Amino acid sequence: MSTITIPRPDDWHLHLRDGAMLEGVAPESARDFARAIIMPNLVPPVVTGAEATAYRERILAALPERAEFEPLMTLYLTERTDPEDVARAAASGLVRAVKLYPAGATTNSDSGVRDFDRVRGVLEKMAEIGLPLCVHGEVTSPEIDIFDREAVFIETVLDPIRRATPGLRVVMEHVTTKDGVDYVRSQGDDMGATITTHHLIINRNHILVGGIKPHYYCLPVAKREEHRRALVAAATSGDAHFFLGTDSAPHADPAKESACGCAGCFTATHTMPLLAHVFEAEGALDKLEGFASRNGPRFYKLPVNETTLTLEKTDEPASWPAKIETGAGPVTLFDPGFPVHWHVKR
Ligand SMILES: NC(=O)N[C@@H](CC(=O)O)C(=O)O
Ligand SMILES: [Zn+2]
Ligand SMILES: [Zn+2]
Repeated sequence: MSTITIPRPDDWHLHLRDGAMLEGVAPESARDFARAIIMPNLVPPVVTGAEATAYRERILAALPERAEFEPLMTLYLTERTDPEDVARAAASGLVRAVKLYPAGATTNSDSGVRDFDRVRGVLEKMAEIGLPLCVHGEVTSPEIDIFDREAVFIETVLDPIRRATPGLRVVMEHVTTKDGVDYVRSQGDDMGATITTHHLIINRNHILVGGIKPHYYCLPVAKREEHRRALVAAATSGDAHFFLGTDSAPHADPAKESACGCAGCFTATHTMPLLAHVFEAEGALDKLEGFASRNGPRFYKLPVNETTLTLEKTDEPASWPAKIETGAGPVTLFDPGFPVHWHVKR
C-alpha cells in the first residue's frame, strides 16, 4: 500500500453559495481543506467589507462542530467599489483578495466590470497594499468564440491591466489553456494561477462525445486535449506559479440537467484522491505537496498549514456517493470516468 502525507491542503478558489446549499456543501470542503478562498458571486454579490463579514459568519455557522476550516473572504469588484472600503477590509485581515468578473462572463457575473477605467482607483489601491486580484479570465464579446475567450482575455485585458498597474498581484483563476499556462509561467512572482481538479481530467470531448454531459459543463469550458496536457504539465512541474483552486461550484441537479444548464463542476468531496491519481499517473506524486499545500500560501503570503493530510492507495477502488443531498436539492459529484484507488486516511 502506498501512502503520502502532505501539509493539509487549501483550496484557493471555492464556491460555497449561501443558505441551504451552503449548509450542504460547507462540510464537504471542511473535511480535507484547512482554508479556502471563498468566491463572492452570490445573488446579490459580496461587494463591501460589511457584506463579507456577514457572509463569513454564515459560513462559520454552516461548518460542523469541530471543523478546522478558515474561510478567506473576497470582495466582488464592481464599478462602484470604494477603494477605501477595500483597504479597510484588507487591513483587518478579513479580506484576502478582490475578484474581477468581466460582466456576463459566468454564473452571477451581471454586476461585474464593463469599463475597466472605472476600477482603476481600486486596482491602484490594491497594488499599493499588496492585495491580490483574482480574475475570471474570459472576454465576453459575442463575436469571440467561447474556446478562444481565455487567450483573447490575456492579450486584450489581463496584460494591459498589469502593465497599467505595476505591482498589482494577480491570480489567473481556473486557467484552462496552454496560452494561459505559458503566459503565467513567463511572469514574475506577482502572477499566479489556480488550476481546477476537473480541468486536469477532462477535455472538451468529455462534454460532447456520446451525448451532452451537463455535469462536465463549467466555465471556462474545458478545451482540447493539448490544453489539458499543458495544465497537467504545469500542475505537476513544481512551478510555484501554479496552485490548486478547485472551483468546486455546486448547482442543484435540476439547474444542471436542463435545456439551459448552469456552469460548474462539484469536486469538493473527492478532490484530493482525484489529484493523487492524476499526479501518480504523471510519476509526480512528490509534486502534489507543492501544488495543493505550499504554492498557494506562498503566493498569498500565509503560513503553510502545520497539520497534515494522509492519502493512501489501496487495491479496492474508492467509492463516493453519486450525489450529495442538500436542502437546496441533490448535487452530483464530478465523475472522473476512471477508478480511483486513493483515499484520504481518516
Ligand atoms: N466555474 C463555473 O463554471 N461556475 C462558477 C463561476 C466561475 O467560477 O466562473 C459558478 O459560480 O457556478
Ligand atoms: Zn470563474
Ligand atoms: Zn469559480
